[in-house]
Amino acid sequence: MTDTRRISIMGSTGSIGTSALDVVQHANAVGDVRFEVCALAAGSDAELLARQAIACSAEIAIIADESRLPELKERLAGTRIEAAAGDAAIEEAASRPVDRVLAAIVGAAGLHSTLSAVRAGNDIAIANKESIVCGGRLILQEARKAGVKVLPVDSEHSAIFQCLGDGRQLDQLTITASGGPFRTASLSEMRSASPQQAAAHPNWSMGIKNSIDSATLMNKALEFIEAGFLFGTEGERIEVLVHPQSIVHGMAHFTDGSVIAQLGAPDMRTPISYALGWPERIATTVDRLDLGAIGRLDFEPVDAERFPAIRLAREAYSHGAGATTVLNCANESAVSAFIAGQCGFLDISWAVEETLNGYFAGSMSGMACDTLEEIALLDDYSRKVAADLLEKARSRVGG
Ligand SMILES: NC(=O)C1=CN([C@@H]2O[C@H](COP(=O)(O)OP(=O)(O)OC[C@H]3O[C@@H](n4cnc5c(N)ncnc54)[C@H](OP(=O)(O)O)[C@@H]3O)[C@@H](O)[C@H]2O)C=CC1
Ligand SMILES: CC(=O)[C@@H](O)[C@H](O)COP(=O)(O)O
Ligand SMILES: [Mn+2]
Repeated sequence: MTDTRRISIMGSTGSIGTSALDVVQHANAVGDVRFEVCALAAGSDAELLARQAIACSAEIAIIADESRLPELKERLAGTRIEAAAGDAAIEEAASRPVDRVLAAIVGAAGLHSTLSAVRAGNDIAIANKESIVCGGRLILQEARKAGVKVLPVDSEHSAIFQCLGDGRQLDQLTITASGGPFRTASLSEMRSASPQQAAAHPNWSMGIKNSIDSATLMNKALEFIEAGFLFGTEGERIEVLVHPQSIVHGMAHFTDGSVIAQLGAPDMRTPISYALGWPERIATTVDRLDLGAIGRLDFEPVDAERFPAIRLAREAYSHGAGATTVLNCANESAVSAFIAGQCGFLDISWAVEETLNGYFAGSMSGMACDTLEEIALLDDYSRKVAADLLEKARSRVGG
């Protein structure tokens, strides 16, 4: 008998969203698991959103940018697909009953819809790591209350989830980092790197924000915190290891000395299919791993001087949920400035560190961050502080 799953995809027009729709289309074609799509949501790309909604016969398509609603409506005219716009409409759509909501909006902007889905009792396949880094405590608390599962999509966390078994006798977790495009670059090369160079990931095809985070290793910093929240692990028991081939995605170390690793081609369709299909596995068209052809798998420690992000993540995570929110939102602000040509590549981690130091020394330090109000307060504060720091640095050098 075919297992039918009803899903919604928040962030359907992005890298994760389009890979997810590919997984869905293939699964429906081969009949492993049948997916029915309830809601698709996007930021501003009304054209792609409408095409996707028509292709998968979604029930509703929602665009965050309200000015694009007329275009969305026009493109969906003559279909039975509902069109809506705005953040509140996305939250409402995320709460419609489904078996799984794929949270694939980029940035802390995804937090509200994820929370809305959880509160409505929908299981979550979570790609949107920033919402966990900012609102991990709140999301997991609400998930426990509502009895919903939070299934990891991020490749490293999916790997660990696949390796954990019942989680007993766990000693340590490892998340791997490709090292990004500047793994072997000098500090002076990194100082003058352009957004285009920073976004050129050696192994993965991803949205620009995640790609630039990979280049600073801030992606791994966010993932370190994400692993801490998702698996309830202390920072001391999470290792970050550079692995340039991106074949081993994560490992679980057990007290008897066994280490279980998950391997796969660097293609997000595998972890997406695992989270959407769990506890079943769904067939995908991902390239089969040929270790003979790959030949070798290398591992090396993180260079803390060129990549301070991991140290910052350890400090923030040990300080508490407020600090992880500050780290994330300062980073979002600095990455936007870097993409806009308003700061240099190394300024991203510098601005995050300075914003964190200001927070540690200030009156908001130690905030629990288990309400949306507190998260919003720190989100706003950190973005402003990081943007001001970068603005001042720019005017000092006359840029
Ligand atoms: N790409 C990857 O391989 C991986 C990504 N992730 C995480 O998954 C998330 C998505 O990443 P990725 O797919 O690369 O990102 P993309 O930038 O490719 O896509 C982002 C998606 O979010 C939508 N969006 C942006 N802002 C808003 C908003 N305010 N409200 C509603 N929708 C919005 C975009 O819509 P529009 O197209 O209209 O702008 C798009 O659908 C991120 O949190 C990332 O860290 C995790 C692991 C791997
Ligand atoms: C695909 C995925 O999960 C990304 O988050 C990946 O981890 C990025 O590669 P880096 O290891 O370079 O950060
Ligand atoms: Mn990842």
